[in-house]
Amino acid sequence: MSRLPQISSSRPFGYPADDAPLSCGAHSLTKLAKRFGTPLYVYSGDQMLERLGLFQAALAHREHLVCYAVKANSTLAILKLFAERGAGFDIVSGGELERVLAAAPEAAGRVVFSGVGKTAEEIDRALDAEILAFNVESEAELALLAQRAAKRKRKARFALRVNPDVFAETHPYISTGLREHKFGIDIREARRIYAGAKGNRWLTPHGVSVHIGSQIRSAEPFGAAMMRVAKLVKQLSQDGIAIKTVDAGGGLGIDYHAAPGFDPKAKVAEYAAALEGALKGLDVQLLLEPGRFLVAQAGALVARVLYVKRNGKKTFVVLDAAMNDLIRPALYQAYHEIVPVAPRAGRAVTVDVVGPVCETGDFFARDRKIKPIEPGDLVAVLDAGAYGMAQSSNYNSRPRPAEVLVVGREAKLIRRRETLADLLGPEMV
Ligand SMILES: Cc1ncc(COP(=O)(O)O)c(C=O)c1O
Ligand SMILES: N[C@@H](CCCC[NH3+])C(=O)O
Repeated sequence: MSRLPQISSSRPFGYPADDAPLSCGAHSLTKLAKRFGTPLYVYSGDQMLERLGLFQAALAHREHLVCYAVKANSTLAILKLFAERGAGFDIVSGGELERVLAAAPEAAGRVVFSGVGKTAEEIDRALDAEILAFNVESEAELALLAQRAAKRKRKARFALRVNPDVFAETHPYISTGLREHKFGIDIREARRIYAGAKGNRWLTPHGVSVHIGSQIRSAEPFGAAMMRVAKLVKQLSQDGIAIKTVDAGGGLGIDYHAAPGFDPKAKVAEYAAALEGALKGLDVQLLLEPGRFLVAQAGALVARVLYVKRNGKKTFVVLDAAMNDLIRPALYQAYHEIVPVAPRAGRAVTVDVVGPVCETGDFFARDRKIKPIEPGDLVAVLDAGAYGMAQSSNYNSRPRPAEVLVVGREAKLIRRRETLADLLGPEMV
């Protein structure tokens, strides 16, 4: 690696030599784009496993289970990759359960089921699959769970997802741990609800769970929430309810700006220490539900430049990818670094990088300084592995991109590009 060795130490994309194109492991993105077309999601499976390993190593001395949050990126091959390394899964729908069962049926017993709107059908399917636990988010849901469990004659292990009323600095759309949010059960009500469930032969109080939000950069609010959970676990023990697991949820954030000091290993260590500090003296298994931290930086969205046009004082770089492929900039004004796959010499230019969708909000970057760029060039939108493909849509009747997974020397197509036939398939005239 010489000129632009690695774009940052925490990203698996780099330029292996002068004049060599951006690569993921041994694979040049120019070649992958030629082989599979654009827009194209490219992921480093190696980095995903490395990230999972960071959590597993930081907690090696205590009983734990890392339950990957499927919603971050639910492509089957990625689920299989994690399952093979012993991960469990955090799911929020019957669809996500089906994905886990299709990719790694042996992992069913390592699944926790979160979500404020579980239906009777979804609960039945999860009971039949004998998942590890239901993270229950309301009293009404607990009543439904008891009813379905009795009907199917299967005991249901449950954790109340408590709302700890802890503020976490993040985008307001992805903060979840305040009383004003729809998530979880007020922690002050939890003791009463566990006591009420105690006598029900179909309900087994198994754990306590919490999730305070996403893209949280500081370990402090995770520790504060876990302190409140630990206090509850002790109170429940006094009430004769022995809690076996505490689930810290997900939410650990990454650095989308990739400042040189960002050290994923140190971040995970700091996070684990904050949780451990709160759990001192408690004999419980610790569950984690990381999503973004495992997959975001492992992924890039590779797109081709269709046009470069000027309107007034502005220059627009129009890509063949759009907000339907990666909605984060449009939805959260999220920052994603954008780099040319084969950089050209010359002075940087200030441009808006946009897609072909008919929305002014269809942009990847605004007033961004980037290397000179011309129609036909390839660019990579970085840190797109989490909530990219998972939040994609067919808006403007655009087929979704293909996905490629790089593991070791192999680059494998894990989802083919959608076709126009896929788009029209479910409809009738
Ligand atoms: C219950 C639950 N667990 C885990 C996650 C994963 O969050 P993240 O991708 O920020 O780690 C989420 C999403 O915020 C969630 O709602
Ligand atoms: N979709 C959000 C994260 C949501 C977390 C889900 N509870 C993002 O792209 O940042």
